[in-house]
Amino acid sequence: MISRHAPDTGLLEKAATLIEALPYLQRYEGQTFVVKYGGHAMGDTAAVRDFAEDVVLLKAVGINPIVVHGGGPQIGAMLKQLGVESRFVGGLRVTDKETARVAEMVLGAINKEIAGVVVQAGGRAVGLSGKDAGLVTAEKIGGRRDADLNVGIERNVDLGFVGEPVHVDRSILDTLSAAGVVPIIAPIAPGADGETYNINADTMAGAIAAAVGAKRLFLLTDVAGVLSKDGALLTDMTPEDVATLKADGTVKGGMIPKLETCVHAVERGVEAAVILDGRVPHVILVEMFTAEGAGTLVRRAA
Ligand SMILES: Nc1ncnc2c1ncn2[C@@H]1O[C@H](COP(=O)(O)OP(=O)(O)O)[C@@H](O)[C@H]1O
Ligand SMILES: CC(=O)N[C@@H](CCC(=O)OP(=O)(O)O)C(=O)O
Repeated sequence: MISRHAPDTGLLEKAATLIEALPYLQRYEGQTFVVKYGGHAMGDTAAVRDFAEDVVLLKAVGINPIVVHGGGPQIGAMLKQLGVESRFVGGLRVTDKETARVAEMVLGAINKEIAGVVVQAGGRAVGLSGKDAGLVTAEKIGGRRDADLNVGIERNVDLGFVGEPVHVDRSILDTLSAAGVVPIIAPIAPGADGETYNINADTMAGAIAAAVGAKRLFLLTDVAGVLSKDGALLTDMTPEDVATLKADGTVKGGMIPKLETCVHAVERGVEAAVILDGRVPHVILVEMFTAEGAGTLVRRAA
């Protein structure tokens, strides 16, 4: 005879968590989510595995995740090892030929590592850069104003081989997603001039998200989200709020291209872009499947 006992409260809580996720699972089924995994968010092996598990879970519940990764700190470390000097202007790495070569090499290694960990977590993944299957064509971006703090003057800096995506051919992404494969994309792309361009990974993710009509763009970094001047987390922002925070100097450095990407993405049809703390285990699931969410969400004013 089989006897049934009332399940303990721990099990009931697990069931409640799943039920809380149900409306989100229904709402997002069949949608595409672009997840940008920043170099600062890639912690130890366990953190990368947690991230990969989230990606595999998204795919398992009928969502199509596309991963775009960074690797800024890792590129910086390799350049240092090679004795190549590097600097950032407005959150973008000034990139000469040698730097572009090193960036492509380091990002290529990270690309394969992420694809491998997703496969280990039970998913199927293929690593690409903008060069594969004509995925992304880039164009050199214009110079940037650089404030020389020592002498208090601004000058226009040529960033070298730093590009921005001008064309995305989504067909390879559609083919992979339909075949149950998660695309993992490195932010490198060729120009029509045949040169190799280094692209800020946030910018790359935003362009991909807009091209595929993603429902959500997640940008995983190493802060809780956008912080106000007194360190409080700003949970909801509109493009107008972003303009204000840029103008008054609240957002600086790498947060500038990140927020510009969010604004571009929501203006080009992405429903919402969210800046998340990639150091928090399973932060993607917390954001997507709980009523509270996490991080800073950017969307157009209602
Ligand atoms: N207002 C702000 N709120 C949060 N972070 C900010 C802000 N202004 C500047 N930052 C900086 O932006 C960084 C995130 O950008 P970045 O270093 O490029 O991250 P990633 O490598 O993940 O793309 C944070 O670590 C923080 O130092
Ligand atoms: C032009 C430019 O700045 N390219 C970036 C590409 C990698 C990147 O963006 O990585 P994170 O997301 O980890 O910062 C770089 O060279 O660092």
